[in-house]
Amino acid sequence: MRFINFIVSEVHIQISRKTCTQDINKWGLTSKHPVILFESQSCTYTYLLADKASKEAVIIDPVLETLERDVKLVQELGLNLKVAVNTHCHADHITSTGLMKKKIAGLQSAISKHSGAKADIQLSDGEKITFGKHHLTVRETPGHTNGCVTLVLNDESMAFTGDALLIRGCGRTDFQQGSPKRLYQSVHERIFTLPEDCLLYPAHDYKGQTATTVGEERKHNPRLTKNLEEFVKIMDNLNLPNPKKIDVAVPANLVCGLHDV
Ligand SMILES: N[C@@H](CCC(=O)N[C@@H](CSS)C(=O)NCC(=O)O)C(=O)O
Repeated sequence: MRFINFIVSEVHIQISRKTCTQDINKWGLTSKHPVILFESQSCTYTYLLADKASKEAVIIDPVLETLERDVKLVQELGLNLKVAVNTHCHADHITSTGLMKKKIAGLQSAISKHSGAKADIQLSDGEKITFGKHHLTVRETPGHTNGCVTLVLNDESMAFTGDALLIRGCGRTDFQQGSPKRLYQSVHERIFTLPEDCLLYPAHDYKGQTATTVGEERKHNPRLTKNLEEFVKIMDNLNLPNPKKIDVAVPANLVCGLHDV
């Protein structure tokens, strides 16, 4: 088992991809960091954030395959899950937000108004998603898709970057209105301008890493430390195969995952 240890708000946390729910859940409502959930087929991270006093909560990028696990966890923790947000219209997996709404009364789905997808809340730049005394502020960070957003916690101690910025990487730009130039601008102007020690939580990781910081990525990201011209060349030559589920995932996610499941 591989563990990554780091300190957040004076609490020593151990996170591993295999045991993160068990290890982290006991901290979920008592210290300042998200509950980190992992879906292993698509290597997607789902994040659950809750306000200790009111128990109001927000879930970010939940996946269809892990719907039951996530709903059970919300119920076990006694949370009032208010909003299920997608950081963008995913191409590699189907979101569970549509079906989650059927299982959790009062839950609203949210996605960027530029995504072309249906949801209860069409997010705009600067909009706030409130849970108890906390909120996430929407920062539009297009480039991987037109409708990509980064969600920043009110005190800027953490941000959820979706596929705009991955750990030592970034989202591909070869489909779904992808643009390396826009992505470069988004990351440099809207993510790298956050505080150095702001924790960054991506939507995916393919190497077993869990979180990074603005300072680390500004220094060590092999793509985004390059100049714009070099970055565009790298992105135009990634030659990645299309995600296996792209043909079902994109149409499904345009209706919040409510396709013929
Ligand atoms: N093999 C996976 C898809 C992997 C992939 O393309 N990941 C995307 C994010 S999901 S659209 C990406 O942007 N990757 C960037 C990179 O540098 O790897 C599958 O078949 O689903």
